[in-house]
Amino acid sequence: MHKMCAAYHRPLVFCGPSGSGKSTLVTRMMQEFPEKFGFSVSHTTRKPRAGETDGKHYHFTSKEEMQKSIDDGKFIETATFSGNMYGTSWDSVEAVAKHGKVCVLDIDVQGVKQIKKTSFKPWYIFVEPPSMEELESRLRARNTESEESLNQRLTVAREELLYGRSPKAFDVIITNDNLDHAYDSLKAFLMKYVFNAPPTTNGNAKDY
Ligand SMILES: Nc1ncnc2c1ncn2[C@@H]1O[C@H](COP(=O)(O)OP(=O)(O)OP(=O)(O)O)[C@@H](O)[C@H]1O
Repeated sequence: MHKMCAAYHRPLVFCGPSGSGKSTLVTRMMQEFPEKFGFSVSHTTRKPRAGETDGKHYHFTSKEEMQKSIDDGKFIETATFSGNMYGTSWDSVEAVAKHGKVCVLDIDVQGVKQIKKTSFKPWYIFVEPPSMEELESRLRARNTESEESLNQRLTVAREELLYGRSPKAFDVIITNDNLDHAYDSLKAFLMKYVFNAPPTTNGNAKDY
């Protein structure tokens, strides 16, 4: 079993349909509190893109190496997209904690379900759009998706919303209607559970 060996704050897992506004809210949070939060660096078997640095944007690895690490229990969650493996390792989360920062993760519903089977105990934050119509119009306005990808995202979004709203799935649900209101709700949660909570010290990932 994986052991954490110092005092750590519980990480934050942000989840929610594509286009619900996770990146927007997290970017704002990071800008307001740059010293408090840090992203963990994921692993991937995809090839680096121009401008991407190993160890900064991702830990680039091979399928064989990644599979071995998964078998050795080194990952909290993994996923495969377009034939490439992605994952969050225990070490990458611990690296953020060692800098005294609260680790921030952006994970899809499948990943959240995996994490819940481990001893990792983050805060689960679900970001939902005010409606499916609004989600579609924001995704269209973002202009990053083809029609096919947009429709796929909307289909997945319907299922994710069902899970997100199911009892006890998340510690808090932030409805991203008006951005300022959504950010205020996020901050209220952070103030209550993150900023005013002492780190735990018994060294077990189960309890931190
Ligand atoms: N409250 C809001 N009102 C209007 N537009 C918003 C609001 N929040 C976010 N947006 C816009 O909606 C789009 C989707 O937001 P964002 O990219 O943050 O979503 P995401 O959940 O991170 O998506 P993905 O999972 O695909 O990365 C962006 O263009 C963003 O500027």
